[in-house]
Amino acid sequence: MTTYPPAPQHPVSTIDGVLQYASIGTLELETGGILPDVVLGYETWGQLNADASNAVLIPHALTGSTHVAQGNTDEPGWWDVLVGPGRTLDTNRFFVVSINMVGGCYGSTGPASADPDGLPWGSRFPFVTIRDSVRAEARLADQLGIARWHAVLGGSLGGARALEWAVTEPSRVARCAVIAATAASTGEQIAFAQAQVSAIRLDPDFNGGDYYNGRAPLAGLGLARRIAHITYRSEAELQYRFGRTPQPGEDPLAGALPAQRGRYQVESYLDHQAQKLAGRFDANSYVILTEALMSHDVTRGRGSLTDALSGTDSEFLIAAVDTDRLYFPEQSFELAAALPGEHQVHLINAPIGHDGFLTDVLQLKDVLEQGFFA
Ligand SMILES: CC(=O)SCCNC(=O)CCNC(=O)[C@H](O)C(C)(C)COP(=O)(O)OP(=O)(O)OC[C@H]1O[C@@H](n2cnc3c(N)ncnc32)[C@H](O)[C@@H]1OP(=O)(O)O
Ligand SMILES: N[C@@H](CCO)C(=O)O
Repeated sequence: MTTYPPAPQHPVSTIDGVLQYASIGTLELETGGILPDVVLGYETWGQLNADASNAVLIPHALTGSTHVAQGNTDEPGWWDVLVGPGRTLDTNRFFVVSINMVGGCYGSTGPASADPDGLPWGSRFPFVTIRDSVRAEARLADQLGIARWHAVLGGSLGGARALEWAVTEPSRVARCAVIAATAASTGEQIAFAQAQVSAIRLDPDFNGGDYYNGRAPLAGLGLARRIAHITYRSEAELQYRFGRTPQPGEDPLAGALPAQRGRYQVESYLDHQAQKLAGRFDANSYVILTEALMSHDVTRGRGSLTDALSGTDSEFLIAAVDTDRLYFPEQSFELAAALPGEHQVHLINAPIGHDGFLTDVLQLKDVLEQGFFA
């Protein structure tokens, strides 16, 4: 497990697609706590223009990193199809920024980071909300010289972060794209999230969150990913792709004892997804970011949804994946209807389900190129 101790006061600099760090000081949290010496990990692509009017923020989803695009590195990015020289977000024109959410494990201060005494935060890392993360990111925007984003766009947790940016900092967001995300996490979304968090907390290796000197709770994290991944994929995809087919070389009906039993392909696939995430993510960060998403509600303390959105000064783009069974398209229609002015919902036609916002985002190319990035 890689840990990220707070970096010393790093000057802000810009190298395409390379992780950088910025110290933003003490963060006062929405629920009353404080997080001292906060460092944010971030990546940038392109150059900020003279009047700082070309900056675009792309918040990542739950387990995403800041590596949106390959840039000057060997590692492919997760939205390479959209971001780069000559692409929809043309990095010859736009200055693109992605910031690791506070509490995450891709560069920002999180539970694996050292506290002021040099010990991992672990169980003492405070609860953060999406509003806390927006206020932290606004400080980094200040350091980068960005008073107002040309656009903020993201999917899933990234969409919730984008929307919260537009509502919390209305004068700083000119355009906002909310993809496969809701105005508030629903009862069912909270329920799925709670099952994932419980899987981690119930792993004996979790030790209340203080496991950095011992074994990490990889079984719990893997189980959390299995639960989540099922919600990220449609029933039709799992059936078409795997159905009841046994994993090659295994027989699900091999014998009477559980140990003799082989796996179906879909079981092997989920095992693989679990192992892959457990190899790249910190369980405490998974809990912190998941609970931040559970807290997501742009109306908290702001009246009705219409009231909450009435102060936004952004042009909006709302999109949903037509087969999404976690963030249902109807919820995107509700968000669009509550925004000031008329808004249609752009449907991404992807049989895959929720993850279509990552795999099929090019379906937004035309609407983005004719609007936000004309
Ligand atoms: C360091 C970083 O990775 S940064 C973070 C990058 N990730 C993110 O930003 C998070 C968002 N990204 C994602 O969630 C995903 O990468 C997505 C949605 C874009 C694509 O999902 P994937 O899991 O790659 O796609 P898919 O469902 O096709 O699964 C493919 C994997 O399943 C494996 N697989 C397929 N069938 C089986 C099976 N029967 N048994 C075991 N494994 C299987 C494939 O071998 C492949 O493995 P690999 O990813 O190790 O090459
Ligand atoms: N596959 C995405 C889905 C969450 O929106 C992720 O892991 O972040």
